[in-house]
Amino acid sequence: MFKTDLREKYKTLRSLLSTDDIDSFSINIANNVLKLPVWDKTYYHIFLTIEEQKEIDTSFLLSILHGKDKEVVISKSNFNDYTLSHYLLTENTRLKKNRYNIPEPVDGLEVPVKKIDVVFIPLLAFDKKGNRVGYGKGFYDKFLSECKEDTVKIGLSFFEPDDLIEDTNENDIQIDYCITPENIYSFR
Ligand SMILES: Nc1nc2c(c(=O)[nH]1)N(C=O)[C@@H](CNc1ccc(C(=O)N[C@@H](CCC(=O)O)C(=O)O)cc1)CN2
Ligand SMILES: Nc1ncnc2c1ncn2[C@@H]1O[C@H](COP(=O)(O)OP(=O)(O)OP(=O)(O)O)[C@@H](O)[C@H]1O
Repeated sequence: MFKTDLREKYKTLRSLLSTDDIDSFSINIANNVLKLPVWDKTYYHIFLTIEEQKEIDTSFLLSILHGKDKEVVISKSNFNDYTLSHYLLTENTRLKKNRYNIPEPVDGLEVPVKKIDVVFIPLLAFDKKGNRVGYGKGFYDKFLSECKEDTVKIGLSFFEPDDLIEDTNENDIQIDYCITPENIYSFR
């Protein structure tokens, strides 16, 4: 399928999820992340949930990262050029929702992109080869292209993979793993 159709398909599937589905799927995803061989790193980038879009609730994963004493990094989105800037999430970080309902840090310590070891990526869809589809603004394509060569890219998805994203291009960066409530996919 093409990216445009995949976005429609998975936005619709997501809209049908109940709050209970979102909770239990998000907990299963967090528990599956624990089984990945990625726990020897320092800086973990995570996305903060857009509840209004019925995204994965990353608070469970966040608790795991805090429990393991990891440095947690979150982003501010610039919708003029579709770039992200990255900040350390600490107990003092004040968060405010932007106009897309993404919770963002108000201020804080900026983290250079090259420090980030692991990135958890919000997906609308992925395929059996490790290609991904997001909202189509290129935020993550740009962000991932700036990361270190060995940064581990982990997609999180409520749904299982589609067969093939047909219209991938040279900017698309594949994910190394994808976690769903039921499965762990490795594309490395
Ligand atoms: N939690 C979270 N944070 C994230 C992302 C994400 O997908 N999830 N992003 C991942 O890239 C970036 C933000 N990208 C976004 C792009 C579009 C919309 C959005 O609300 N789009 C509307 C309207 C689209 C339009 O009018 O064109 C929509 O899809 O309904 C939100 C976030 C960075 N931070
Ligand atoms: N490294 C990059 N530098 C500049 N522009 C880029 C880069 N990567 C992708 N883009 C631009 O971003 C736009 C969106 O790309 P694409 O359709 O692949 O969306 P996507 O992968 O779903 O988006 P996202 O990265 O936001 O999840 C395209 O117009 C593309 O030209």
